Amino acid sequence: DQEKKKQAAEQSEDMTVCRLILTEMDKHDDGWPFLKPVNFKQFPAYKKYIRQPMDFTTMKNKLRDNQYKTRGDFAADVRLIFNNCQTFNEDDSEVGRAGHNMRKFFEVRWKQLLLT
Ligand SMILES: Cc1ncccc1N[C@@H]1CCC[C@@H]1S(C)(=O)=O
Repeated sequence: DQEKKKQAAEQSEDMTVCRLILTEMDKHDDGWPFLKPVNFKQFPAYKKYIRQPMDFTTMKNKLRDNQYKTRGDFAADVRLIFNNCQTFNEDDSEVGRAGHNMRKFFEVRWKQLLLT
């Protein structure tokens, strides 16, 4: 019915915003540590300490497969990436700093896009 159609339209608009911000993070100068899943061969301790790995490519696939039902689900995975980064990397390290920069970029952009 009418209400369902409206909700479906809003839902797909939400996912457009998610796709947009993910593309921007993918292209961001500081996004390089997060483009692909962490390499367990290179970082063997990672899968022991990080229960729920996440990265931009995995998120792109989840968006494509319609696995995010709300904007909130999407934002939770983004924050998971940067929380994992803080757990595993020193603040004063290349990857640690990139994580802080990317988190800031995301939170500012996320607010802007929610307001439009
Ligand atoms: C995000 C992260 N968090 C903890 C350890 C390592 C990494 N990223 C590495 C550094 C650059 C790319 C590799 S990667 C993603 O190829 O493993």
